Amino acid sequence: MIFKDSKVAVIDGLRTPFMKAPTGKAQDLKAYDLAREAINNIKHRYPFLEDDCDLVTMGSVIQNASTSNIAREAMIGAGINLDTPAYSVTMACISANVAITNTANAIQSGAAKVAIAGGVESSSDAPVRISHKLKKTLLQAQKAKGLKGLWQVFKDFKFSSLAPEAPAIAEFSTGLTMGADADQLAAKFGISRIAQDEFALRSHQNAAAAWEAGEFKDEVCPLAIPPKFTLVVQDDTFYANSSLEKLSSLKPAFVRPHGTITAGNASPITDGAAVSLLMDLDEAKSRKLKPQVVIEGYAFSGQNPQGELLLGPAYTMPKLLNEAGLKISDIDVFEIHEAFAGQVLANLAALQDEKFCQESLGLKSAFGEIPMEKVNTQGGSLSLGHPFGATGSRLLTSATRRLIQSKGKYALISACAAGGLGSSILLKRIG
Ligand SMILES: CC(=O)SCCNC(=O)CCNC(=O)[C@H](O)C(C)(C)COP(=O)(O)OP(=O)(O)OC[C@H]1O[C@@H](n2cnc3c(N)ncnc32)[C@H](O)[C@@H]1OP(=O)(O)O
Repeated sequence: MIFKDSKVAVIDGLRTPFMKAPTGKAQDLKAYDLAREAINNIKHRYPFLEDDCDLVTMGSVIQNASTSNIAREAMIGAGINLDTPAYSVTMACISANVAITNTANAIQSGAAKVAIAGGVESSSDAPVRISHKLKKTLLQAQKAKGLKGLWQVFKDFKFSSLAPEAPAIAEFSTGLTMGADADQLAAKFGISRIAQDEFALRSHQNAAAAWEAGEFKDEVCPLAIPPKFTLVVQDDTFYANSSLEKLSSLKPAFVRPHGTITAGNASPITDGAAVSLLMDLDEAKSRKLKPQVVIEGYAFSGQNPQGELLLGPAYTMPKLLNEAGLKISDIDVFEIHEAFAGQVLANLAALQDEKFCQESLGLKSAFGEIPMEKVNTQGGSLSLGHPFGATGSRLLTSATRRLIQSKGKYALISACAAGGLGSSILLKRIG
């Protein structure tokens, strides 16, 4: 979908620090706290949002049952006027992407002029479920009559059913973890362990350098964590002193003993929230906000989770660029979600693979090589972390900043997601 004369201005974006989960700094916070803080910060930066916000949308993957519409609860908590509608979306790791594109549609169609779109994830607050057997037994016990009835319910109950079901990052339809799937994908496209470790090292070095250079000073807002209101000011997900030696010493995390994906070349489990402020272009100008970037269009895809689970970028980048009439060389900035180093490299390899491009994308020849010097130059999900529902908003903020800095014309954001889903969003600099 390419907007004709896009009116969707990307005004700003910010996020909480991204923090390792589930036993990290944010372990006592809920997704609600993180989302509220992100919205609160953007409201402080643009005080008119308190009364003049037409829509709030948030993506999230792991939901806390008491805040299933987290966008609404978080905006109420942040003091946005109660007459602002708010809804939450889930589309696995591209949940914020769909919050952003839905909001872009609302602005382009005139349904909204000023909107907050973003996402949040707290893996620390992941629901731990009781076993199905225990749940069934408890429900039957409620209906049991007398001691005899209770005995009938509990007589075959096994103590092993008391064990909770640990949450797993696994694909429902295949049963494979994301890591195991990415391992297979990397093998399929011949991505070596050393190539993955080198890419991971690059991500950590880029993130450390970007933090050092102050790139995130406007983007990452300090977070005060109760009870002592300990201030977290930086992501704790990146290794400034990583090395190939250390990375190559790490054992396979998912496929043992011969897998290539390790803790070092996988994105860490992360808590965090991010929001983007989107606005109608004329509205932004009338508020003297000097918009510099618009959302030009977007594409989503769905592939077979069996074998093509994490190939979303390979499907959506050509789809979107072809629709926009653009080539790889027209893009100045690429922000590609780094679920795993092997997954990013497999997607880039797929785009250079003539057979894949012909058979799977219906192209005449290979789509082409994406120049690495334009990809994730200020870090990516491997190093900055990946709070599933929030990453899309971080990608938008990074891509917007890098596009303005580079004085280029176009930026392309792309991400894969569980379910065999993919997303790409095209940005254009107008300022
Ligand atoms: C579409 C999508 O996005 S799909 C992706 C969805 N996300 C996922 O599936 C999450 C994938 N990641 C994970 O599951 C986890 O991060 C894992 C299992 C890979 C690793 O978890 P953990 O074992 O807890 O990792 P942990 O952070 O403790 O690191 C293990 C070791 O590696 C080291 N390490 C990790 N990364 C690096 C690095 N970049 N440089 C140097 N050392 C590193 C750590 O210091 C630690 O070393 P130690 O044992 O000597 O202390």
